[in-house]
Amino acid sequence: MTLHLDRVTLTYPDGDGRLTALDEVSLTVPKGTLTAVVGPSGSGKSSLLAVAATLIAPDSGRVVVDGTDTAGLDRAGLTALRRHRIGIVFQQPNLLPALTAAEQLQVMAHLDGRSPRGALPRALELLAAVGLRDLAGRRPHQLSGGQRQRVNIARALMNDPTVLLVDEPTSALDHERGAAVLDLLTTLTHRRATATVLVTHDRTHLKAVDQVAEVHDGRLTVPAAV
Ligand SMILES: Nc1ncnc2c1ncn2[C@@H]1O[C@H](COP(=O)(O)OP(=O)(O)OP(=O)(O)O)[C@@H](O)[C@H]1O
Repeated sequence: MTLHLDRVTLTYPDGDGRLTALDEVSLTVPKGTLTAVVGPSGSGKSSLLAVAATLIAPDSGRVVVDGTDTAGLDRAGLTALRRHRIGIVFQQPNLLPALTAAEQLQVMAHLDGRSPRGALPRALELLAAVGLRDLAGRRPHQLSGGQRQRVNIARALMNDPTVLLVDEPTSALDHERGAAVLDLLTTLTHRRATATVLVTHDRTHLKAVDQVAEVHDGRLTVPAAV
């Protein structure tokens, strides 16, 4: 099992009390499979992603990434885990305006203390994998919304993560482009053997995913195969 949440509970301060955002949530995402997490606004989807990304520690329960129980890691250990094992695709691409598509990816190597020049072949290979090899020299303003989202996905794969966490990747795209991005995520998940979690409001593209988990009021219903 590559990503495992075991009875994870997360609360936030709420006036004098606490609001339970995740209530004993358990979820297993095996390598090479894609799980969609669906649910209404405010149900806890982003909280689930943040806990899986180790950006927020749960009040109780375990988050296990690639066999490592994250509770046992200090701050440096968590940073290393996030950098090497976890790829995160945020809803907004957050690309740096001055950099080309290839450079957006090379920055990831630079942040990891490696040479950006040495990382160029991998950056180009990943841009090819998302169908953008010919646009590697373009800056964000020269790309469409769907193309920027593809750069975002390629960037998340730069350090070869075992867990890929994706937040609402299709929300800014029309139906056709949304379907194409979901197809791409499915292909990359299978080819690169990532354990992928995709948070989405949009149930129209769910046919291709391996499991669908539903969240309501912080509770996750047992995933059903589709
Ligand atoms: N930092 C915070 N402090 C307090 N309450 C929060 C915080 N973040 C989220 N919440 C609350 O926790 C609950 C779950 O929020 P979460 O963002 O995980 O839902 P969501 O399913 O991702 O919603 P959406 O689909 O609208 O993005 C909501 O009731 C929300 O108001």
